[in-house]
Amino acid sequence: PYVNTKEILEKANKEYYAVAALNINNLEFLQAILEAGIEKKSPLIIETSEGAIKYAGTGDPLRGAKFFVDMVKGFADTLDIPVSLHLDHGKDFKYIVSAIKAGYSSVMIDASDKPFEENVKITKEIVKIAHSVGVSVEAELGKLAGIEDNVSSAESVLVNPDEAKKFVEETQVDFLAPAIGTSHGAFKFKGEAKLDYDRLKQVKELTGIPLVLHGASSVVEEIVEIAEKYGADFGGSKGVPSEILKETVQLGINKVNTDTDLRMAFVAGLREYLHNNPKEFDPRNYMKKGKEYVKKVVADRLELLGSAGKA
Ligand SMILES: O=C(COP(=O)(O)O)N(O)CCCOP(=O)(O)O
Ligand SMILES: [Zn+2]
Repeated sequence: PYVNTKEILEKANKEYYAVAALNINNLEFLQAILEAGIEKKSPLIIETSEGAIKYAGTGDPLRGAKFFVDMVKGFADTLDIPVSLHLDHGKDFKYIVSAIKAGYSSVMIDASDKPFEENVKITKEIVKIAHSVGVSVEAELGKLAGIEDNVSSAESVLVNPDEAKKFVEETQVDFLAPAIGTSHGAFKFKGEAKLDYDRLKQVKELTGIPLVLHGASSVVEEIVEIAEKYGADFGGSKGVPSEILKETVQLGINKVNTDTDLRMAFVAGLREYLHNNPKEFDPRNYMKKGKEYVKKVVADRLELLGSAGKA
């Protein structure tokens, strides 16, 4: 069924596992993700950035938001696993309100690039609107480094746990994304992968609410190998290793944002299929391999995060 993200995350918080929040921009990634969730009997959070809504709605926020609600709700209402739809990195008021109006389960207000007091003020505004119609809210404290279209910041500023406690009390957000050293995209670490576990532990103790890890893709080795075999150049790519991801779940992360791993899996399958089937031009065929690899990456992640069997 189509449910509220808060319901999914409160259960995860109580039982100390995490739920994958999987970014989509089209039908094919949704199909692959849902197949993995059904196979693993796992709750799923489907999420779209403002860029995805712009892409699907060809520039009209409400048209794009409605497109995703109709598609995701249409599938979810026929399934036994709980599925929610979340607006990822909401920054533009028009997009946030369009998502709420269209029927999204939850929205992120990302004012993490603003000074603390301003982040509080903006977040309180969105919480008031969203909560008035039963929509839950995510916010971010601290800054992610790294770049991914329209989601980037120059330096990575880690979360201040005391600020996090104050922020949650003043804003009443439902879940919080503390910056602990990750970044968006496929090039997260120059040297050794390292996250600030102490800060994460303190934020959990001080707030007690479901926590979100952004920039949580692992950059899966087998996928990189396949993609590069068929012409991709992913040199220098490095994500969050599985054992580090597992540690963050033990320390209180309950929502794990994953986009890059899905993108790399899809393009690896697409390259492989097109290389091996030069005569093919039916999109229902040539996207099969890409969907297969997305499904595999998602299924493995659901096991890793401990949400498999929790539907
Ligand atoms: O945290 C993540 C993804 O992290 P990842 O890159 O490690 O998968 N996200 O919020 C996804 C951000 C996607 O934004 P856009 O559609 O504008 O490119
Ligand atoms: Zn993010």
